[in-house]
Amino acid sequence: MTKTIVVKIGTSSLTQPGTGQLALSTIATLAETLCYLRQQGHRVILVSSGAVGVGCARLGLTERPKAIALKQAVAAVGQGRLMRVYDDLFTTLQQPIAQVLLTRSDLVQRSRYLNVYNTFGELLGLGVIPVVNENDTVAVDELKFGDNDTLSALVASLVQADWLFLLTDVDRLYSADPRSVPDAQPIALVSNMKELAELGIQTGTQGSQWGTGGMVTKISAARIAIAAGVRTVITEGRFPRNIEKILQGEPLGTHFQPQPEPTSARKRWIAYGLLPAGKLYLDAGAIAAIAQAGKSLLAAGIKAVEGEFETQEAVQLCDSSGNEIARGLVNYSSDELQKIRGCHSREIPTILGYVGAETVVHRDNLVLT
Ligand SMILES: Nc1ncnc2c1ncn2[C@@H]1O[C@H](COP(=O)(O)OP(=O)(O)O)[C@@H](O)[C@H]1O
Ligand SMILES: N[C@@H](CCC(=O)OP(=O)(O)O)C(=O)O
Repeated sequence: MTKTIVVKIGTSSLTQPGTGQLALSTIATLAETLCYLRQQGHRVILVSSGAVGVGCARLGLTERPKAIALKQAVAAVGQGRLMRVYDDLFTTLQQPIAQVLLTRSDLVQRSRYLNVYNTFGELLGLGVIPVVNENDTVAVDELKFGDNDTLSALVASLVQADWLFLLTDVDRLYSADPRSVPDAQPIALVSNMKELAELGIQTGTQGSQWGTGGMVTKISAARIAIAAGVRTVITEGRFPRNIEKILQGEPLGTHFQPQPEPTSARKRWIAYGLLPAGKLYLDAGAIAAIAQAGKSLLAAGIKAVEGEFETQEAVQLCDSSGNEIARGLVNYSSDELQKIRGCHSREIPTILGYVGAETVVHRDNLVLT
């Protein structure tokens, strides 16, 4: 049966540790593997990091730049090199590819989100393998995905993929970073995110020398993907053929089981596509109402408002310590909410001088995170 498969490969797998030069044999095997999947009739998307790493190697820089403008310049050098290598390899195998560079704003704005969706649909329909990366050269800080793990999960969610493979330089997730904790325990299956929280995995915050987010970003990517019904696997990039083996049922890598009832596309866009513009701090009653009873958020349950936002922008709904419980689209601006927070809905017309919506966030526009 035709499956949609998104494969994300990180800088740590695409480049040689130390020199930062391209790991050509890995990339060639990856190209062969993806072509094999295409021949099996599957729809395949590759999310490839490496623009910054390859740009550094090309320019003789010995470490990943931190200054944003330099990083953007280096990515512009590396992205072209990277695509050249991919195109040579895939062309040798008679497989057309396409470059798709995205920024977060492409997914924030609904019309652009649908445009991206349509483009992927056409490319996959044409039998092309899209090669996706963040458009590092134009993305400004607040509109960056920041890491390609998140980008790959959003792409997998957008195209309603069956599988997301996160290829990295470790063979799977461990109870702690195996580089610093040699007896860390391997984890084969994560049935749900609650179970993962109970395992108390230590992830550190650092990636490898050239990578960005380490395991933290892979786990949050898995959370986004499984909510969209995408089975997610963390496995080793040095052996791309493992993808075929995993699809045949071999127990390799760490598997994250998809949620049985995926969240709708619109709610996924609210939860993960949009950038929240503020925070609403809720009391215990409001938290129970939205989290357990599936109700809308009313002004009465809001204790504090943070940030400046307009009507219909996305906000985080938090407990009193600031832990996010849900996200949603607000029916009132931050200025209005400062006036009506803690008030009963029937008082709103008197306070604001006009009749507004009964709810602050309607349950149709509210997603538990
Ligand atoms: N609990 C953990 N299990 C496995 N690896 C971990 C863990 N915590 C941190 N890591 C580190 O994450 C690194 C992979 O992240 P990163 O370098 O960002 O990869 P990539 O470039 O593939 O995105 C591994 O090299 C490993 O040292
Ligand atoms: N867009 C950046 C990749 C950022 C990133 O997430 O890198 P990695 O942790 O290696 O997957 C680049 O192409 O260098």
